[in-house]
Amino acid sequence: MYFILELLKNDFFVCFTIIATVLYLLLTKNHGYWASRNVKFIRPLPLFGNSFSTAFSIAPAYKVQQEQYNSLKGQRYGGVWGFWKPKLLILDPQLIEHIMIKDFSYFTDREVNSDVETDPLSRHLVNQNGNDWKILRTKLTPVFSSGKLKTMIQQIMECSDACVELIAQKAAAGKPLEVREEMAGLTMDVIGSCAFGLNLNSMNDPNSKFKKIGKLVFAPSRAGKLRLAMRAHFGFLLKLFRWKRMPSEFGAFVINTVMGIVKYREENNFHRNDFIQLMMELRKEEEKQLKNGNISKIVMDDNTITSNAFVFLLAGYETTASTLGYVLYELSTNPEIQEKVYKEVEDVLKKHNGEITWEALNEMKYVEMVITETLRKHPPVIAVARQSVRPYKIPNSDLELPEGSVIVIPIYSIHHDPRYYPDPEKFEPERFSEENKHKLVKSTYLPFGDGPRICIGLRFARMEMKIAIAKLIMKYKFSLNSKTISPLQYSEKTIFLVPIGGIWVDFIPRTHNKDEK
Ligand code: HEM
Repeated sequence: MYFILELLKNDFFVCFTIIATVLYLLLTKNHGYWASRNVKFIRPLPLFGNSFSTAFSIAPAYKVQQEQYNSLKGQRYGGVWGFWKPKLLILDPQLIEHIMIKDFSYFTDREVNSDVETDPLSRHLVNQNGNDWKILRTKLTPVFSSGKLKTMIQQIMECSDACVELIAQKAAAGKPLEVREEMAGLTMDVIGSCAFGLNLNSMNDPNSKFKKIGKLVFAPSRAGKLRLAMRAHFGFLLKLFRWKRMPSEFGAFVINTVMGIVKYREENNFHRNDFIQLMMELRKEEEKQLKNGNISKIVMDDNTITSNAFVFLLAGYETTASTLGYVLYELSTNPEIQEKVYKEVEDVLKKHNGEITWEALNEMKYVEMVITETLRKHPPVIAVARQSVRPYKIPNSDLELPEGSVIVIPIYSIHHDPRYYPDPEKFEPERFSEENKHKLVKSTYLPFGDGPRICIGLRFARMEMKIAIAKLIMKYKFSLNSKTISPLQYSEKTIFLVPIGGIWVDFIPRTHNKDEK
């Protein structure tokens, strides 16, 4: 003690050096992690690992991913650090297939950064892990079955009709429209209707509270992104400071809205074709089983119903809006593809008396290919992660991962790897045609993830997008307005692919489609 006091008195510089050295050693403690396992790695920074430029919005996340992917080329996997936590980036599609599908039992979990105790809206499918996730996923899977989705077509059509009408009013002024914003209005109304049974009319309401909630998560903001990174890597602070995913005011709004809907329906025996109704029916079934002694507790309690309605909103709103925005961008810049889409929709609708039905949607094969290629080129979620629940030996290697290891699948980079998609920047729906499908390499198409934890809403999203495209293309020709920065450049302020300056499209009314509905 005496020695330390003397040192402090006499030699500030020595003290500073000792403290700095101890700090440095602490902050770089993990930096030998991958080298000691013979894994090629991307050199990390003290404390920030390889997260500095994304956390502080210096470079777009997809670009950072591309740099890491390219410098690890030739490897099946490589080491990176999310702040101080070592993570394994997987480049080899066969290994991706192992992790996401074949050896899924080792990788059932996601790295979760919410605390179910302090955050009442966090008990949902995206956050749940282990057996809790399995039980919830099994219960919610039938909610997205073809039978249930079919019953929602009418609601989606009504929202799409309102969108077409609104675009007609706006386009009449001869001005271009920012399509991501327009499509965000549409997808929010669709999710409002199909998840909550509400007529949100957010396309007409710039102050829609639901839209504000969606934007809290997805809109570009440096602070928001830093908060996200902090949440992901300093989870213990969540508990300590009782941090919630969103301001309490919004949380209370979502809880009150959902609980109000549930109470009204229970009291008035009111039914509607939407996700809340389906979850209420699951609860009723559980209550029966509880009475009969077949189960010991209710899974679909108020908290679980609210959290999942909320996650359908978060997961289904921006992803779908963003994809529709990119579809309109690609169709505007590729007029021959646009014409082919128009012809297909026109032909299919003629066969079905102008009605958009489940069967008609299934016949729109080229529209499907266009959506598939859009999601390949512009995946809204650029990476997914898994966490091992027990030790795992990477097949055909000596690498043994301990329990709790985090695996990252770089979706964007795989989708843009010319070995799997030649000329990757070219928009080419034919890659996914019946004749060409067999050339695709397994586990290289991942916009919805893969395996048992694949996006539960993917068929809902595809149906919604097909309806919107069919409705819009029967009314308008799309042309890219010069206000759009093309080729697109992406914002560094968000982890999602958000084009700087937006996507501006001129909507030119078609004049020869009087028979269409
Ligand atoms: C174009 C639209 C969409 C895209 C690109 C997309 C993408 C994704 C991705 C990449 C995942 C992670 C999968 C994994 O880890 O393997 C995911 C999970 C999820 N998505 Fe989507 N999604 C979309 C639309 C939707 C919609 C419309 C809903 C609900 C209505 C939804 C609900 C969910 C849920 C609940 C999960 C978590 C599944 C689980 O962990 O079991 N998504 N999505």
